[in-house]
Amino acid sequence: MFLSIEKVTKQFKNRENKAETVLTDIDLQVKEGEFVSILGPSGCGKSTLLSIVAGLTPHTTGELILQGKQLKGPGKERGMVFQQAALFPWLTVEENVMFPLRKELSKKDAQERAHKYLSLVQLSPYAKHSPHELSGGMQQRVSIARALAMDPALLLMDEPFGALDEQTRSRLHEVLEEVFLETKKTILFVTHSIHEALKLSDRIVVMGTQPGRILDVIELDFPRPREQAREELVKYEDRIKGLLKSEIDKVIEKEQQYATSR
Ligand SMILES: Nc1ncnc2c1ncn2[C@@H]1O[C@H](COP(=O)(O)OP(=O)(O)OP(=O)(O)O)[C@@H](O)[C@H]1O
Repeated sequence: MFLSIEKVTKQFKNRENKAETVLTDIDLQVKEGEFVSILGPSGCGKSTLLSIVAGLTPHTTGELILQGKQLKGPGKERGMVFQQAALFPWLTVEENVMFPLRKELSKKDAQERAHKYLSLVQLSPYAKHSPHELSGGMQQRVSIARALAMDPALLLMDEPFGALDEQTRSRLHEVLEEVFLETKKTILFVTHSIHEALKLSDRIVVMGTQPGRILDVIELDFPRPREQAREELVKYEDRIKGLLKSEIDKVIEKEQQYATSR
């Protein structure tokens, strides 16, 4: 298996310094070249899980194996894209993409690689621009190019389009779909949006809360682009909404109990 997440749990210390379980028994197998979305209510541990896979947050128990190797700490086989593009404002677009490559490649090779990925996200004409001259959506495309230019085996994306308006988001879906089909990268993608997950993924991992755990894994065996399968997707949408509704009801109930106990 390309990526194996086995019985992973995570505990954080809460404000009273007591261990609180935020992820329990996370088991997930990801095949090479798969696009897997992680969907769930706020606070169910999506970002924590992605951060554990990235090696940025240590897990408490369990194992993570990528391409046969146990994961411990960060590594260049994993690239990360966050909600905020976080580009260096004093560097050009091209220099931002080249920046992480400069340790390993000559300037000429780094520039060639940067151009290849800027072209893939359709930003070649903006290579010499400053990040502040670009819209939020374009900046996020630069950060995708920067992550891909390192040629990671696994691309991790944490709500990458969460801060963008609906139209820009749609445009970015098209760009990401093209990147996915072109590079055949394995992608683990965290999102709040059912539509986004249905549009982009091969499988959707639906998570529940208190503690964060996997409720269901839904396989979407439809040809891309997904717009053509709109009617079939509605059935999946209803199923996911049903799963999430009972989770959100539980959160509301717990909040009410907490409020009345004070
Ligand atoms: N460093 C930390 N210390 C203590 N608790 C944390 C820490 N990071 C996350 N948590 C807790 O872990 C739980 C899961 O948080 P996480 O951000 O992973 O959820 P999420 O599903 O990504 O939420 P959202 O969709 O709102 O971003 C939350 O209850 C959060 O308060």
